[in-house]
Amino acid sequence: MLNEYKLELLDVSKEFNSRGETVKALDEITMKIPDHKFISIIGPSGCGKSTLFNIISGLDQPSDGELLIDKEEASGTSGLVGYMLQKDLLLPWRTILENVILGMEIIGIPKKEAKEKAIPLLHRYGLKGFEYSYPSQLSGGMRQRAALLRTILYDRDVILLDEPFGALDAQTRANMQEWLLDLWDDFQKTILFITHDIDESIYLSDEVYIMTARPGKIKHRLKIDLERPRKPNIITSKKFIELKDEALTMLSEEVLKSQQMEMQAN
Ligand SMILES: Nc1ncnc2c1ncn2[C@@H]1O[C@H](COP(=O)(O)OP(=O)(O)OP(=O)(O)O)[C@@H](O)[C@H]1O
Repeated sequence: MLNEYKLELLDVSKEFNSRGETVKALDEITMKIPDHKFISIIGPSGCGKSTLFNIISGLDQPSDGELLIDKEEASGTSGLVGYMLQKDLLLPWRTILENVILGMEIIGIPKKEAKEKAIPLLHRYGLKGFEYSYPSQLSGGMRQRAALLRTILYDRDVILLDEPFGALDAQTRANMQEWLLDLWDDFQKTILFITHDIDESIYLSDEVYIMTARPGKIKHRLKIDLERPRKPNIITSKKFIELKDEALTMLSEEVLKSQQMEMQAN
């Protein structure tokens, strides 16, 4: 029987001990993610989104609860998912091609074979002519594309993207959203995507999880029943605006709480 869920977090909590104080970052997070879905996570600053990704990627361990990938316990096991941070982290001394094949090299694919696999993808995804350039010679959008291709070619079913477009200008960001949806469609991955941008989360996703102020809990799961393929003008549709309104109301309550907490701490 096919697994119902690719990824499950069951009552995952996380506490940090910092300078004698205990900080509860996550509080009983439960998420059940089916295969091949595009899921976004939004929440106020400091609500634990990156902590959640660190736990899913195995870089950190939950204090409590379970993480299952393909129904197998996966807490603390790294290498099971692809993880891309906001900063592209391309190695400046490697060409774009050499950067893109890094994930494949890590999983033991010979360099020549990795390059043969990567070159057509660089062509297809808008990096033709830049294979032998260095990261410093590329625009921010192109570097993010190279970093995303590297993550995809690491060839894990689940990909975590932590605010990959946060630093890009609005037009580049819109182009990158189209590009990412193409990539997701072609490679059939399960994507978890952190963003601070409500429009972006609705435009890209099948579901948007809204988190509370710290300690991060799941406040609401918003199902995005907009048809695919998504067209840019969908953001003016009645349905999109209703979804945005719902997300905005939920999120602004939590942003307010988070700001109040910050003021009390200062
Ligand atoms: N290693 C750590 N030790 C102590 N506290 C930590 C550690 N990592 C995170 N925290 C705390 O846990 C909380 C959640 O942090 P996290 O970075 O996961 O939030 P975030 O939602 O990703 O924030 P942002 O949106 O600003 O990136 C914060 O209060 C943070 O200070």
